[in-house]
Amino acid sequence: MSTHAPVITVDGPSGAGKGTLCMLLADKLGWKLLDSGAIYRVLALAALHHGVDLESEDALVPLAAHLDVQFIAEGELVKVILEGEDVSGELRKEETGMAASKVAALPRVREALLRRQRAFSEAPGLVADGRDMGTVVFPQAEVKIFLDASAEERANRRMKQLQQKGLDVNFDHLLKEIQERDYRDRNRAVAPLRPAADALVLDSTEMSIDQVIELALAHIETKLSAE
Ligand SMILES: Nc1ncnc2c1ncn2[C@@H]1O[C@H](COP(=O)(O)OP(=O)(O)O)[C@@H](O)[C@H]1O
Ligand SMILES: Nc1ccn([C@@H]2O[C@H](COP(=O)(O)OP(=O)(O)O)[C@@H](O)[C@H]2O)c(=O)n1
Repeated sequence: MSTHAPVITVDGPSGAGKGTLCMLLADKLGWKLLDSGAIYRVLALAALHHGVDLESEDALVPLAAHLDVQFIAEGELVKVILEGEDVSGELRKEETGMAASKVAALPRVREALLRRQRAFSEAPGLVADGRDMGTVVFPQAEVKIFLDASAEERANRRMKQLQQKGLDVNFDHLLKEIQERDYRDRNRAVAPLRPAADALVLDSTEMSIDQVIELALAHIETKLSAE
């Protein structure tokens, strides 16, 4: 018998602050965290490592179905092991995000990853970060948030984040990549990026991280106490 565990979904485009918010919520509530983007990123890396074409749905589906990956929590960080190899560094690169958005556009690839994502839902609850968490993967979620921000602000945030890691980045290049990824994510045939009808939409362009957290927590409290 399966027990029902509550789910909070946080969807939105790259750099909106989903990861930051989800990590904090999962920590505060003591709930599990699903970083669904990491699964698409791992699949893209597996394809690159095996020389599989990022547009070949027939070759990507079996790779997705048998993905040998482990997510190992180490304090604040998560170590990602793909086929025995630590890919944590490679995973976060912008080019991996770009490759992930290509494999993520393929309907049968998304289908092959659905069960793996739903399996993350367990007591006492799950915080799920992605693009289609509230619309497709967990449509019955108790709380749905869609976190947005202008493309310029998101590119700016990403630039600062990469600079803090000591990487040399170009704002215009980053903005172009973010716009390209947005376009692909919003216009694909299956599970396009869009807010669920019952999601709270937060535009964080002019908000600090603390303001976003405050609004999200107030919404969660209202929703969960009404259950
Ligand atoms: N409201 C905000 N204001 C300023 N910077 C933010 C805000 N939210 C997140 N950030 C910063 O922006 C960067 C990208 O955030 P992240 O949570 O990784 O976004 P996403 O998971 O949506 O791609 C991080 O360096 C994070 O600290
Ligand atoms: N639920 C999800 C999560 C990610 N993705 C895809 O995977 C890519 C990488 O996702 P991510 O969440 O790791 O990217 P960032 O927002 O961290 O830049 C996205 O651009 C999407 O194309 C998706 O299609 N569906």
